[in-house]
Amino acid sequence: ANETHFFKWEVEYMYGAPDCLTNIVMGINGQFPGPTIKAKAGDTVVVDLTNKLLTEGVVIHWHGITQRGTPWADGTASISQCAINPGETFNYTFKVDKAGTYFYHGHYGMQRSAGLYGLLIVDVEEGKEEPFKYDGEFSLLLSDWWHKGVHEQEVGLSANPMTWIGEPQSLLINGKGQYNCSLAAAHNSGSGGLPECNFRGNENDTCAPNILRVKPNKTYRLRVASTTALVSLNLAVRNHKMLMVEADGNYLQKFSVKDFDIYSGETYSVLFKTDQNPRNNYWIYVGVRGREPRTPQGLAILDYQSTTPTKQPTLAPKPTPGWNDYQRSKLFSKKLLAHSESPKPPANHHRRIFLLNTQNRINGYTKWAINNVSLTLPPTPYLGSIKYGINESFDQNSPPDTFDLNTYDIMSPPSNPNAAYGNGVYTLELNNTIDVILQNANMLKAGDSEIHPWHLHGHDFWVLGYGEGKFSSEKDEKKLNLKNPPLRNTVVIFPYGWTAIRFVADNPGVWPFHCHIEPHLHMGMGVVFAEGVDRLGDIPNEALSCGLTAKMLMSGSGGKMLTSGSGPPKTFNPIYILYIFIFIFSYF
Ligand SMILES: O=C1O[C@H]([C@@H](O)CO)C(O)=C1O
Repeated sequence: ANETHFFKWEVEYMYGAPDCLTNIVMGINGQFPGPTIKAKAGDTVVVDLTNKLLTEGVVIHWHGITQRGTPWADGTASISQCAINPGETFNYTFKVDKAGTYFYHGHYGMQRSAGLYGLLIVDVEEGKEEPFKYDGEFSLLLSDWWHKGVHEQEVGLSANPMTWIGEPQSLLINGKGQYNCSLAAAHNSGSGGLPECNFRGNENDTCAPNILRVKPNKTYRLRVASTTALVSLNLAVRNHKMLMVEADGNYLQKFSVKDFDIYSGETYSVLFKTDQNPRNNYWIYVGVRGREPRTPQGLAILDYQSTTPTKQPTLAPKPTPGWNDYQRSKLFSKKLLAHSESPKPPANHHRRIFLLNTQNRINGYTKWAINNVSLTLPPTPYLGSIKYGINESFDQNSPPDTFDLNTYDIMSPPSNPNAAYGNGVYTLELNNTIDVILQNANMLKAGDSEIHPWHLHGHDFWVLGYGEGKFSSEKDEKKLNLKNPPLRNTVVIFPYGWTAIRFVADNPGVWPFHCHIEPHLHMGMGVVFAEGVDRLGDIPNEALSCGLTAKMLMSGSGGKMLTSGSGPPKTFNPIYILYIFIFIFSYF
């Protein structure tokens, strides 16, 4: 039977020491990371989210949940809803329709970087089976952590000249890292512990590595989700091979690895056997890839429980594979294929959109742009503007479906670096099959192109292929995989390369598609897809009561009021009685 899970959450800034250095983190009900939600496929999740921040709005996005029929619960500020004001409560009610490993996170400003995130685990329905078996499971939520607060980060990114956020100070596993402490430093050449570091190797310390307590000769499922703000990661368990079985809530054709890459916005499940010497414990470790690392590895401990308290592993973590060994990264990504029972993509597309990713400037400000348009979000949520036809609330010119494929030189800095701001929306025909070719290019600096993990809301997509250089319809079309492409909600584009995806626009709503590197989104790296919004029934007024929709709703001329006490202004005014009297008495 399907269940409904109710939660009452309060979001606040609080003191925390994720890497043993006291700092400010975003917490939910006093916890960082936020509580893990567990449900079964088909269940309903209800979260009453109260904003306890003193001076800013908040929203939460349920990453990987398609929000069919509830697009206003997608939790994207200015897109699916108004940011929740301090002191107010917003009700997120949505169905989790597919088993898998998911997470949730802030989607307003850079609140994900500030620590607003947690896990969302969806089990299979009772009586159903997954295409693999295991004896127990653990979940690891991966993130990166800066000592500089997010407000300072945001101001720096938005300034002219831009101050880049730099590399993270720590990598966190389930919210715990060890900043420059002897433990991590011992395995990463560099300085010894700093005086600020309070980690003394005690497993009860707030930042002590997470301990996964296992029994020998069993099979465990490890669920891993990356909510990093910036870095790409590689995860390994010393001496243990892993079997890749799930990606972003979809089953994979299984394959064995010694380590695997995980980009921001992705989730994986792997199986491993506890078949090593049970008298030892083993490090689980993550390190930075795709950017020149300046951050020590993040650690957790696989504990075979031969001693109490937990013994430190004897074998050091291995070095993370070379950060710029993209050949290695591509080999791994190309091994990810769909399980044989996974849905197949339609054979043809109705529309193909090319999205060129460039770093640009607008009036001297550093931005990211897609087909030369740098995304800025309007104050009125798109969902309401489109549903009620309030055209003046955003630019009605759709951004271009392509860039100059023939002449644009992706290997060099943009010849004209100037981009334009835009908040245009791609309107997709309901039920059309859409292809997107994400095209990477050189940044502003010559000889440099970076990784971007792109995440789509409201849908899974098939990853049809990756390639080098500029996508060519003649050469690359026939290389696309229509046989067993993996279904995902996040996919990477490699430096100077392209990635092709396909999805069916069958979910009425307004859905962002963006780079999951949070500072990049902040700098405009995203687009918005709108489909079938006219098909939506009543959208809860709470979602749209800001900007021009608020004005409209408050005047009582649209939408159904769902909250008692906040109905349209009353048209009966006691002053009318006086007018009637004046009218009557005027006869005398
Ligand atoms: O957007 C970015 O800016 C910096 C760099 O290009 C300028 O410092 C970087 O690495 C990014 O990803």
